[in-house]
Amino acid sequence: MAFARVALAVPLRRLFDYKIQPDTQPQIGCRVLVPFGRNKVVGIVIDLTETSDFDNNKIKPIIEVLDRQALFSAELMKMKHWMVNYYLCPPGEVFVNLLPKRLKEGKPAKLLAETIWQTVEHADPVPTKAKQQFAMHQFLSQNGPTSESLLKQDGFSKQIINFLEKRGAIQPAEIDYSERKPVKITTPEVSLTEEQNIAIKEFRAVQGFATFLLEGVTGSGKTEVYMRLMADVLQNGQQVLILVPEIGLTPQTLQRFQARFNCEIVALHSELNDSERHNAWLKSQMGVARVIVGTRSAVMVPAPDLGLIILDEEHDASYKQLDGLRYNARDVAVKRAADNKCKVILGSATPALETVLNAKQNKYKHLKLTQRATATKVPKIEVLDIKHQPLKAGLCYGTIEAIKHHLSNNNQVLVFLNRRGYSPALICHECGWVCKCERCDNHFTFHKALRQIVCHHCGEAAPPPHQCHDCGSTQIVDVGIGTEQVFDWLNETFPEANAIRIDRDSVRRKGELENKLAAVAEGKHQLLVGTQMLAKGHHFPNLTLTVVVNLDSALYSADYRAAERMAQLLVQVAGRAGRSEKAGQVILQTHFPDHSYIQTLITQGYQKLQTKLLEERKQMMLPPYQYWTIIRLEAQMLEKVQQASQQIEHLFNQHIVKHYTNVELFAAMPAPKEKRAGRFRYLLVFQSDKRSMLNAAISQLVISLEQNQFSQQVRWTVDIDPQEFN
Ligand SMILES: Nc1ncnc2c1ncn2[C@@H]1O[C@H](COP(=O)(O)OP(=O)(O)OP(=O)(O)O)[C@@H](O)[C@H]1O
Ligand SMILES: [Zn+2]
Repeated sequence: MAFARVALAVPLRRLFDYKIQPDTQPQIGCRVLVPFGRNKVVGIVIDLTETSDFDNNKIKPIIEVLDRQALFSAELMKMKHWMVNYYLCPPGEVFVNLLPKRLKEGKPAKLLAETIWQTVEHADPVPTKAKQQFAMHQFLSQNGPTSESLLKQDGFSKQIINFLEKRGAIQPAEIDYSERKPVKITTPEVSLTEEQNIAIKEFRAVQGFATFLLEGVTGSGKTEVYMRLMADVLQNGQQVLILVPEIGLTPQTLQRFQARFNCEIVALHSELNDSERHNAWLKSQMGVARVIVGTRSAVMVPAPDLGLIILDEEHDASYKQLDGLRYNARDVAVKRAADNKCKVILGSATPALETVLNAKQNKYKHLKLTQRATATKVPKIEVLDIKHQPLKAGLCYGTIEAIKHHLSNNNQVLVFLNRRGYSPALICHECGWVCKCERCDNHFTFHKALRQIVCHHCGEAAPPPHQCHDCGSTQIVDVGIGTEQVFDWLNETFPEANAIRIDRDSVRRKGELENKLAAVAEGKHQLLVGTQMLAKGHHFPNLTLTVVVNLDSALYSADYRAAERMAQLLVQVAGRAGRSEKAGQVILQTHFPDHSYIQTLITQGYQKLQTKLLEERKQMMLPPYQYWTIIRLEAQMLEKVQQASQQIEHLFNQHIVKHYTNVELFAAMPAPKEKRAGRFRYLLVFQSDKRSMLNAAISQLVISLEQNQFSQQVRWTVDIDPQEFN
């Protein structure tokens, strides 16, 4: 072979040819070091050819072949090609950018030395009084040698490790990864419910590739189902990949897997440092790790013996990447399972409409858990009409009384509000001037404790104004409610409840969230105020009341997905209440108690609302009945985006649409948030009921756009299957 075609981490939708040096044999899927401009860069060999379309004399040689063996299997290479073609992205995004940093820098694909801890036999017992040390020691004696990195992700700090070592209770261990030990599986404590049994049977009855939607109400024991199915695959000598929306939020999930499966487990997520990620990625790639728990991008981690993919909370918005490579990990997971001829489970209490439609059309097999696994029932949502009611920090009398009641019974209360800060706007009491971020044309949010106003779109922050910018009045007042305000009021009113606030402002430092959640679990706080962060995955046995302060804006949003999102969020937060013996209560405050979405959800449940929303989408010809692609335009000057939008419209109508009659330009318009961070934004929405047609048409369009002269001043991006209408 004379030439290698190489993917490089550059924003160009093409590959680059390099000469292969004599006596070197790069393989497809290997890293190579090549000259690019004045630099040397690391790329991945995509193809080997005898000929090149470029002037052969100008083609430079490969400097060095970095890997003897391919980093990616043939199946994974195939899937990556699919991603490049489907998401119409530069190949480097998929082939190079997803590598751990050290591999991207060309360092050897070898495991780095790491510290592994094990208990010391016959050591003095760790006193139970040293709670955390005791817990970690117990954890280690149950689970066997565990890497320091994983221990930290389980919520044990370096300090605890140091204490235990000083005490002589733990010591470093060595693990020989070349030896593949069979996975030891702890016998489960619970016996399955009938519904769990049926789901498992149906799953096992299918051979080869299949996609399953496991729709189970909150607390129905989906995780238990996952673990039983994982056991099958692990015993069979295969690897399992489990994707979750966030790992930091729920260290207990990781601990549950470790407690059940005694084998090498790795976690892959954004909070790892470079060497931790390097090792976790390589352990998966080498087949050392048998269970890989990860967030979005882990969907593409190499795993030679992959036997099952599980994607938990499949409706979660975090599976879709919103910049750079705009892929949806859920769709990639299904594709990957198909290529790999294995099964994939999408689990959720509130599945996304597109997944539900796939299940209705029998593309996915639908497994259902309609009851909680424990004796408790999913609490009913009570609607409180707050029209004309006096509110204290956004809370009405009925809500406050309920909070009092639950607190006096020594239970925990969760107050949920999807808005950070003290209040979402500052205005002038005299003339109505609104304090706005000029770069975004968006209200500044007032953060009282920080003494700042912050734009939640671009992050711009400033001290709050003393005077109105229009009339000079000093009467600046805040309007609307954020978590900080609710928290302040509750804290003053119920001081003995030791309220805690959990949102992105209050948990900034690493480990802070884990500590706060642990304190809640230990019962140190009776009142929790927070955002999305508190909505999912947590299991607080003493929590009996959930209050949803306000979700009204979702009922009248420009984004057609807002109602679906609202319902999902509501069901998830509601599901936090009454998870143990004690019955739960959920209060939803609203100005629109009779709104048909709310009524359907409350009286007939999420599934009925799903059906209703699906019917609406069908009538209005919206996704998931249509496929969408959005091309977003952005420029410093409004005229530039407008011109570009017209040009693209013209290009599409004149040259492209005739070949793809099923594809239409649905809208070309300013984005609902037209200005962001000083740039004007436009959207072009294309749609079709044929996915492949839409893809082919947009692919044509993208080729033309790449050659277009406006691309210097106007930034454009392609978003296939967008999740946000913005
Ligand atoms: N068959 C069973 N019998 C008794 N308890 C069970 C059973 N299955 C699961 N549980 C328990 O029920 C609780 C909820 O289970 P799990 O966390 O698996 O539910 P889930 O469906 O994943 O919940 P969510 O979606 O709300 O996070 C856990 O404490 C779990 O141990
Ligand atoms: Zn801004």
